[in-house]
Amino acid sequence: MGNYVPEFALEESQRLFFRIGCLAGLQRLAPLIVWGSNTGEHLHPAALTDVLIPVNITALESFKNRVWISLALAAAQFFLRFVATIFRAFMKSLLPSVVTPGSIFPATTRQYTKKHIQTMGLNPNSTMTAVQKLRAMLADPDKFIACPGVYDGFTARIALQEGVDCLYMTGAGTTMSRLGMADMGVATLNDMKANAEMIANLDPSVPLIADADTGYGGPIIVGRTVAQYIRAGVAGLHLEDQIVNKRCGHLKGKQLVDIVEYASRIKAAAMSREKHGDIVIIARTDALQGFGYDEAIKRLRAAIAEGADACFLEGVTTREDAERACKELAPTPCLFNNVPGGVSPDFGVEECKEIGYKLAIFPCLAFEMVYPAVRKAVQQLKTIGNVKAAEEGGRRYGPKELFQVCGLDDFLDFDQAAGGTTYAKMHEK
Ligand SMILES: C[C@](O)(C(=O)O)[C@H](CC(=O)O)C(=O)O
Repeated sequence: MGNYVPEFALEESQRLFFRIGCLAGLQRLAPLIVWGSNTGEHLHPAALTDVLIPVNITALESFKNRVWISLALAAAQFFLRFVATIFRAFMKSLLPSVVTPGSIFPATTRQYTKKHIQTMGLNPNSTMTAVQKLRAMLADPDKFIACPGVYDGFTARIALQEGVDCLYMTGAGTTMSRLGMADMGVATLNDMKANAEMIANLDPSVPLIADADTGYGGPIIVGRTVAQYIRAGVAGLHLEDQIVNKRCGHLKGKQLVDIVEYASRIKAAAMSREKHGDIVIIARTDALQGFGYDEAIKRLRAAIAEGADACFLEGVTTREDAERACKELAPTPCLFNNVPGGVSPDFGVEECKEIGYKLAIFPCLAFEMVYPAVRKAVQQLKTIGNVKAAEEGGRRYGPKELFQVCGLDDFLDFDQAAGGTTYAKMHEK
């Protein structure tokens, strides 16, 4: 006689139901009965067939009722678990999986809520890539895309944490921060691509438009630039018609390649896009300064004909020219470049919308703010021997708070979930 049932796991009353159940030929149901009382997970149906236990016949009277009650309880539990699973799946579906696979810590600073996605004018159930999102925003008649200029991981993280729709990687800021040099065509493809790749992959669900200057050479190099930007996860790039010894578009004396060479740059970019995957090509012309409005528009039209998706009339000096260009180039979307202290008026988002622009970049946003703050801090150190708060009210920022901008909490969670113990103490409040 083999009794393989772990009776020690059962209470007296459960043991009774279980024995009766077996004798009544309900072996298959017995686990359910006991499971209904939350202890049956220890049992296996196979074990039940071997049970031979004396029966207390008087208990048989209430047996049927108890069985049905237990079954009803079990069914209710099943049902509740089922509902909970559906609910969990539904809640999860509100957070679209727009993150590119392969990133270890994607979307570390925030997760999209359905509302956020809707304010971006996108389908909340979508699994769009960054470039698809940028295209969707460009195609949405109600959408204006305002892109804060960032130049490194920290400034990008700050903007991401604020929940922006799109980032802009400034070439001027990249050249100054990575090389410590002025925006004079010093940064190479490798410098620009490395910075863009790092920024684009901090949160691959947020599109990044990156400066690609002149494309860094002839058609072959331009094609390579576009391929590398695509592989880096960049959603959009702008290419201009300055000669390779270029300068910031708001400085004097710019020299340009001719329209045929410019058109071939854009063509090379479009051919590379065809081959390597999608990217939004923004055609920039610097012709306004030296050649006038008509030549600039002619160049932008040539670029559209070669496959450009959007136009960027650099160094626009009047609202009239801006309005005219947006109208004449429609339906191709136009970009405004907000450079305070440069040659263009300081159009904000509302004015850009009135003019007819579809998107605006604010390349100087971060470096213009960092500059006086850091200079002041260094001066304080030199004069008073210490650094005072940058903010009114004396607010200081400790390392932990700053690291949290850069994914500290996600790192700790990840480490803990993977069984790491090195950082356990950092979880303590
Ligand atoms: C947009 C730009 O290409 C940049 O590098 O961000 C610059 C901006 C700047 O130098 O401030 C440009 O307009 O040429």
